[in-house]
Parts: sequence; C-alpha cells; structure tokens
Amino acid sequence: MRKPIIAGNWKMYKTFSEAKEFVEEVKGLAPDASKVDSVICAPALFLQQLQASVEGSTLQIGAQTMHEEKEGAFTGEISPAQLADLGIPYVIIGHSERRQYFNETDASVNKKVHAAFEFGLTPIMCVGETLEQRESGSTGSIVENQVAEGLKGLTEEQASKTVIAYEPIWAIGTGKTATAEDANEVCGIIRKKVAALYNDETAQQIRIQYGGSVKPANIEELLGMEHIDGALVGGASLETESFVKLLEAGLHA
Ligand SMILES: O=C[C@H](O)COP(=O)(O)O
Repeated sequence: MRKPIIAGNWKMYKTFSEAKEFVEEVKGLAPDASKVDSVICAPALFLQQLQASVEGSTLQIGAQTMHEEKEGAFTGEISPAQLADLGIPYVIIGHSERRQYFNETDASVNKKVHAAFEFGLTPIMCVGETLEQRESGSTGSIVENQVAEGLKGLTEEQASKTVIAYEPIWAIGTGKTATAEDANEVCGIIRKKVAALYNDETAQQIRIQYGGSVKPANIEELLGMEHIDGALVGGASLETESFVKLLEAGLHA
C-alpha cells in the first residue's frame, strides 16, 4: 500500500504574509502523517520561516526547484545543501514550466534528482507531454523517455523513493483535466517503465502523482485509480479551504 502524497505547488503566487497566514491556518488541519503526506511547495524566499512554522505539525514544506551543484557562482540559484540545511524534505524537479521557461532538460533533471538524494531530499520529478505530442499519439514514448532519463543512474532504493508527477502540459492551469482513466493509463505506463528499468518491487513502491487542474471536485476519482498515488496541485492549493479538502481526499484514497 503506497501512502498518498498531496502536494501544493504555489508557483510564484502569494506574498510572505499571505503564505504565513495560510500555513498557520492549515497546519493544524493536515491529516495524520502516517496516512497522507501533505506538502506545500512554496517560493524559495519563504522556505526558512515556513519550515520553522510547521515544526511539530504534519504539514511539510517543499521547494519548487534547485540547482544541481552543492555551491558555486550561480547568481540567483539555491542549492540542495541550502535546502537540506533548512530541513526541507521535498523538492520539485523539472516542472514543465522550468523546462519551458528556464531551459531545463532531461539531462539537467537527472543531475538535480541525483543531487537531491545526495543531500537527503526527496525529489518530485515531473514528466508529461504537450498537446501536440498527445494528439500525435506519442504520449507513452515521451513519458517513458523522460522517466528513463530522469532516473538514470539512481539505485533501486533511490528510484523507489522518488515521487514522479505526471502532468500533461495541456492540463496545467487550463481547467482541462485528463480523464481519470487517461491519467491512470499514463501513470500505469510510468510504473511499467520503472519495472522494466528496475524491477516489480521498485515499481510497486514508487509513488506517482497526477497534476493538471486537480480540484476538490475531481480528486477523489483520480485517487481512486490504481496507479495514481497523489496529486501535484497548482491553482487549487492556493486557497485554504480547497487545499484542506484535497488533503482530506488523500485520507480516503
Ligand atoms: O504543479 C502543479 C501543476 O502545474 C498543476 O497546476 P494546476 O493545478 O493549476 O493545473
């Protein structure tokens, strides 16, 4: 039985005051951590204070990206060592917006995933196809390739601890959700690929999230699917009420 992981990705939304107020309100409402992993991936600027404010609660704080090097002359970047030093447990790697606007590639995603493990962080590695790729029937091969390249060189143990977020790019922030069946089919392809790259045990352990216009109205159906173990949520993670509902849905998955 895989533990569901519901993660909000705030992207570049919220001021620090808004973020702190949100976390203060939600931290007492997050489910038992032995049943659901509840995560907010906040802007880097807020991580230290939010991490301090969730101490002792079941709400966890994650980062939205990081550099692959431990340190160096990389103006504006944050390193895995810096995140680890703050006690941040999760980091999103290779979100489609990072791939699209910040030139991240499967090769850089792979370096970052390795760096995350080196510093004790759990990567949430994003994969997903464009609308054009879906319409041309290449979703499966695109996603399989992203998974193979992203996990390249990881040990079996590391691979089993990686969280993979399947986010069809055409469903992000558009209100268009993949049907639960379609999302499950691609998550199944991902699990099968992990089995081929490693083995069945690793494939059964790895957690796969769906992301793309997830909201309280559709999360239960998505989480009811065999291969969907959680959600990576943008818009609906910005309001306390809807985020808490998403976390509660994790309890019934
Ligand atoms: O990381 C989250 C995804 O980009 C989904 O965003 P969305 O829930 O606003 O569609």
